[in-house]
Amino acid sequence: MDLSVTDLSVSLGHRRVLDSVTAEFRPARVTAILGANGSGKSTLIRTMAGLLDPDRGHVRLDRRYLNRISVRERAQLLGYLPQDASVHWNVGVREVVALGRLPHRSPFAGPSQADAMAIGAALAATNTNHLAERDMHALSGGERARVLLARVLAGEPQWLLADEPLASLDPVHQLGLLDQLRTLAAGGMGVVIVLHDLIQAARAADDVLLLKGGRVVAFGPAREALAHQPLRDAFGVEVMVVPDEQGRLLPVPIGLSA
Ligand SMILES: Nc1ncnc2c1ncn2[C@@H]1O[C@H](COP(=O)(O)OP(=O)(O)OP(=O)(O)O)[C@@H](O)[C@H]1O
Repeated sequence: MDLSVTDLSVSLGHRRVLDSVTAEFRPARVTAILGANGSGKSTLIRTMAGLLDPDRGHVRLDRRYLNRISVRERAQLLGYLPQDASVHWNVGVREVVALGRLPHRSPFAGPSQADAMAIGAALAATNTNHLAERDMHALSGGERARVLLARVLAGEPQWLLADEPLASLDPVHQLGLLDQLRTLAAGGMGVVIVLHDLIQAARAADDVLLLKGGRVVAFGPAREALAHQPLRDAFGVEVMVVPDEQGRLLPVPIGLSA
C-alpha cells in the first residue's frame, strides 16, 4: 500500500508553507524527512495524516484519495504521532495504550482478545511493559513519549507517521526506537519519521526526503540524499562522510558552507 503526495501545496495563516511537494513513500521502508527549522516537515507529515487540507494537490493511499477515505478507516491505516505529544488528563498507561484500539472497536463492544494482544505487543515493542500500571502524570518525558508511541502501535497501522519521535529520548532509547522502527518496516509497515539528526537518519532510514522552504531539495535513497551537495542545499552545512562499522555512510556536520 503506497502513500504518495502529488503537487502538494499547503498554507498556514496566509503563508505558503509547502510548495508543490511530490513524493512516493514506500511500505516496508523507513523514510526520514529532514530540513531546517521551519522548512515544513511537520506540515508535510500532518497533511499526510489527513490533519491539514492542502490548497492544491493531494495525498493518496494506494491510489485512493485520502480525503475520500472515512475517518475511521484512515485511523486504522495511518498511525500519527505528533511532535511534543502530551496528555492533559491523568490516566493509567494501559488505558492510554488501549485508546489506540478505538478505530478497530465497534461502539459499546468490550475489548477483544485481538485488542489485548495488540496492546501487549505495543507495550513490548516500546519497552514500556514495566510502566503499564503507572499513571501518565507519574512518568518522565521520555517514558511518556514511548507510551504515546505504544498507543499508536496498538492500532496496528499500515503506516506510522511520527514527528520527531526521538526528541525526548536518551541515547539508549533513541537507538532502541530506531531499531524498533526498522523491525516494524521489516514486517511490512511503512514508516515515515521527521528527524533532525543526520547521523541517526543515515543509520535508520532507507530513504530520505530533504525539505527547504517548503520545497523538496532531494528525495531518494539515504546514501544519495545525505551526500555533500544536497545537505549543502538543504541546510547550508558542510559534512564529512564517515563509514560506520557496517559500511553505511554517516554525514558528520563539520561547519557552515561558505
Ligand atoms: N499556524 C500557523 N500559521 C502560520 N504559519 C505557521 C503556522 N504553523 C507553522 N507555521 C509556519 O510554517 C512553517 C513550517 O512549519 P513546520 O512546523 O511545518 O516546520 P518544521 O520543519 O516542522 O519546523 P521545526 O524543525 O522547527 O519543527 C514555519 O515557518 C512556521 O513558522
